[in-house]
Amino acid sequence: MYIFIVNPVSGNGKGLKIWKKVRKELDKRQVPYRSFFTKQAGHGTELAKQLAELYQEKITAIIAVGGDGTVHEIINGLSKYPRIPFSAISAGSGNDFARGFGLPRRPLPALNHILATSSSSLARYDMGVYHLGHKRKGKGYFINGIGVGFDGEVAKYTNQARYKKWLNTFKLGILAYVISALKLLFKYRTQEVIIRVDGQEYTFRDVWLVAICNIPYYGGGMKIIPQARPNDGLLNVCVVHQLKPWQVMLALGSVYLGWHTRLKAVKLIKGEMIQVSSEEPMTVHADGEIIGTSPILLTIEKRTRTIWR
Ligand SMILES: Nc1ncnc2c1ncn2[C@@H]1O[C@H](COP(=O)(O)OP(=O)(O)OP(=O)(O)O)[C@@H](O)[C@H]1O
Repeated sequence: MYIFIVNPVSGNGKGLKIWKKVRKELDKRQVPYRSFFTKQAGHGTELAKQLAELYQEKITAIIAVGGDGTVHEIINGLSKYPRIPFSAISAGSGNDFARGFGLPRRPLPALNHILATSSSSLARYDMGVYHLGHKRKGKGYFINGIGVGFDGEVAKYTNQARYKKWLNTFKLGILAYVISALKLLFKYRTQEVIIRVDGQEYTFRDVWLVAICNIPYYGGGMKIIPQARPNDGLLNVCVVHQLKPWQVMLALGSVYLGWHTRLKAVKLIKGEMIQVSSEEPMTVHADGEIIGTSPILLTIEKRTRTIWR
């Protein structure tokens, strides 16, 4: 049995519209499935956990119908059930999960792909683990990536912005992140950041952002770490520092092509255990969802999450 967890409000209501199309196709093909709607923020995690406990072996796959936030919540709910296959039908504004895992981004091709996939094409991928705060109490998982600093602020601002909804209506949701970035560019205060990667300490001055990624993309198609692979057992770190706001603005465009990595101001590091700290706490997002502020410790669970792709 396939289980669909639908976020009806993702992509400003795109979730519901896409689900109706998907449901029609499932009924037409007489595919056995059950579907559940998320009722508020955080509900995706609860639903996934309860459904996994209840149905366990009977589940062919749990499929998110939503954006990266919905994927993030479900992945967290399934953290104790890594063998239950997971996939997604994109209905958000960013949809980086589909990009990073090579899934079709249009709903019916994505559904066809899922229904045509046999269990032999199931594969195991790395899961990122985060611990927030000095006491490392706030634990959670991420599948795409973590953003600390400027892009944490951008995610926070975008998730609250009215123009995100408006742009989603015109299928221009990814523009929302660019608009927020431009709005915050001249207000953001950079600071010194200490990053420890597998015991080695690096100090960076005037840091804009630290991205720690499992896949190349974030922020709706920005190729922030082109060489990130979700099954290499490593976390990829990208530090952007010592740039003037106008230089960040120029660099922003090049991130979609991954060309920013050629800049001296961009430092890439790989490792299994990453710590990020600074004097002033920095806003942190995980898969685009705001999870709190730094300091943050990140580790990796190698090839544990089964993805149906
Ligand atoms: N019924 C609901 N009412 C309000 N919010 C909800 C509901 N169900 C889920 N949510 C919240 O909706 C938020 C947005 O979901 P999601 O990220 O999937 O869509 P998006 O923001 O449009 O896409 P993306 O993250 O790809 O930009 C999530 O933070 C989730 O917690």
